[in-house]
Amino acid sequence: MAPSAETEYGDNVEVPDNKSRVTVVGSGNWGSVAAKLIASNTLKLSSFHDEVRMWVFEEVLPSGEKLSEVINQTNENVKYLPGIKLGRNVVAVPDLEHAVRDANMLVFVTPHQFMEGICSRLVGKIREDAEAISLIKGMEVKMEGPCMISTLITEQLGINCCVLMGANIANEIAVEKFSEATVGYRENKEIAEKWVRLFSTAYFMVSACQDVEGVELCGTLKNVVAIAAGFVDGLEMGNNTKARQLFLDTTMLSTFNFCLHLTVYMITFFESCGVADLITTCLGGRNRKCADAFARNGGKRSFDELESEMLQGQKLQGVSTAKEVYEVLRHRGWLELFPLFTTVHEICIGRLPPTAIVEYSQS
Ligand SMILES: NC(=O)c1ccc[n+]([C@@H]2O[C@H](COP(=O)([O-])OP(=O)(O)OC[C@H]3O[C@@H](n4cnc5c(N)ncnc54)[C@H](O)[C@@H]3O)[C@@H](O)[C@H]2O)c1
Ligand SMILES: O=P(O)(O)OC[C@H](O)CO
Repeated sequence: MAPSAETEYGDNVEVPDNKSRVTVVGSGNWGSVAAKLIASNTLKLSSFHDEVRMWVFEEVLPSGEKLSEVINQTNENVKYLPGIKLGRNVVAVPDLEHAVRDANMLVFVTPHQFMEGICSRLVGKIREDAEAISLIKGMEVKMEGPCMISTLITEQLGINCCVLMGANIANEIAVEKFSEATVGYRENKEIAEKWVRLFSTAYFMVSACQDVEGVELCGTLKNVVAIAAGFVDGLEMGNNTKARQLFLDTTMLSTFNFCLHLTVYMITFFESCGVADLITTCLGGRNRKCADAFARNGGKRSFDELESEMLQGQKLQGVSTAKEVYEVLRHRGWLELFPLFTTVHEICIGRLPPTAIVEYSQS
């Protein structure tokens, strides 16, 4: 779909367009930071168009204004990333189809529970030569088993999909504190390197790793571990217990990955998407924070309630991921092999008290 231009005779001719166009699908806390990172680079890299479109799930603010209009007027996502300028070349677009129409590089970054619906709306609406990357930490569970979000994108939209995960608390990257990230790719290293160039800045160091499943599973499962860490904090069990829990859980992560029979490499755990993300999430993430509050309230206030009170529209991924992991384990008859994951889910749904998070490992 090359753009056309009018000649002096009034004919429309196709103008070869070798520059890539980027659209960010999602505009939450991390989505907005991703748009900021990318927009700072498209201005510098001649192989990209300057403009970065960002799809906004439209909502009306308490002021009565539409979020997308306010973003375009102020250059700030006043709801999900207040106080941070995104870059003038970020354009908020509330119409999903319009947002992706011309893009050949699609960055998916929404809470994982919305992706199935978003993908079905995009079928037949994107460029055939589009490449995708998912920054989404989460999975879907189908009858046949777990389905990672990158696989959902590839299967529904028929396009290649890399992933980018890492120790990346969005608010820290927004104010340009140094961090690292990992791009997971399948075969095409050139595409992975293009994504690396698009995201890398002096304060955001990105490297590529040929292990999509490993990178994505690390990013996804650590959210369940973060819930466990939050329970331990909320119960005031101390750092020794938390460290023990984390160690136990890291081992569990590897085991879980291994058992899924995916091509997951041990080396991936030493990238930013592995142990580093596990640590940062268990120290400063939203999943940890809400699980801490849940345990302090003795499990009497639901995660939904705490999420809406504490996160102002941002979404937790760990609670639903715990449920999805539980479904996979139950389907395969592995519940007893993974007591940590099982226990986290059972605490989240109120079947067990928060104290069960340490009791299971003492028995
Ligand atoms: N925030 C972080 O620090 C961070 C860092 C790394 C990875 N991630 C991952 O990135 C993904 C997106 O996280 P985020 O922080 O950008 O989002 P978020 O938690 O800020 O979620 C809010 C977003 O969800 C959108 N939304 C609400 N209802 C919707 C609907 N029905 N359909 C579509 N969208 C809807 C909102 O408009 C908003 O853009 C998650 O998988 C998360 O785990 C987040
Ligand atoms: O705030 P959380 O718990 O969603 O975690 C954020 C990031 O995934 C940390 O890398």
